Amino acid sequence: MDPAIRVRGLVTRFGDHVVHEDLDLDVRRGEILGVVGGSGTGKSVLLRQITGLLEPDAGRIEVLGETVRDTSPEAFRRLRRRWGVMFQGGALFSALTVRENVEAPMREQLDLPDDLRARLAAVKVRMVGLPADAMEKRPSELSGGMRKRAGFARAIALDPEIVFLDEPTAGLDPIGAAALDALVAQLRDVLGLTVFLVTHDLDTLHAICDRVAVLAERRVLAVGSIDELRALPHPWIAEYFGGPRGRAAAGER
Ligand SMILES: Nc1ncnc2c1ncn2[C@@H]1O[C@H](COP(=O)(O)OP(=O)(O)OP(=O)(O)O)[C@@H](O)[C@H]1O
Repeated sequence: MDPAIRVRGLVTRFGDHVVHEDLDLDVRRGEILGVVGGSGTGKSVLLRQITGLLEPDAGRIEVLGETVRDTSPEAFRRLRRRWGVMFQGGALFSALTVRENVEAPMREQLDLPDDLRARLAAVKVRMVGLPADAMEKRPSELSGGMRKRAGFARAIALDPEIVFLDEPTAGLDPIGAAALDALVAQLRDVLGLTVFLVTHDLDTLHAICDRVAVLAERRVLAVGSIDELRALPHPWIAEYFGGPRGRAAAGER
């Protein structure tokens, strides 16, 4: 079966700064792929390019069999409906309530009567484990973990096939982070999602990722299960997974 996402020969430059050079990546349908790499290796930029927010300098990006950006605006609009994104920090509209935030993509993309839209938003809010009374609250009235859940509810508002999550557990306490990991895994199972997950959280990688892609040296240096990656001799990968935090996350001393 075709991969959900296929990236070939991606090049990204900002002035003289080369971020990606001939980067290739496949994301399989139905998998949770963790994307890791040192700070500034271009993980968030890659996410923005795959979702069509940023144009690469060269290369080809296909999502669900369609070429991103090479299509007509109408075809891109249809394609964009098939994924949802949760940006760092949840990135909710601060002036809107949780319900209005979750309704925002529906307003933009679907022509629905108000009451149906509100009921659909309520379903999404329940699916991410938020209490019903969170619906009419603004982001500033929620805890960090609840804001992430609200961001997740917005990301799944249009019943996407793929969700992109940018550091979903950043800033959460370990219990909140573990609960969010569990939610991602549960929704993947229930909804059959493909998940592209940028993270620095080693616990998340161990808990829910099927495979991990390592960005280094301006490309995807390796992709595989954590055990496969740990067997590689590359210094950054060895330090990342075999260092004290990597070993602790693997349940070793
Ligand atoms: N719009 C932009 N203009 C210029 N440089 C940019 C722009 N966006 C990103 N960069 C640069 O591209 C590089 C990759 O950025 P990116 O945010 O993707 O890194 P990252 O791997 O997500 O890092 P982190 O783990 O710290 O979030 C960085 O050096 C960043 O400064």
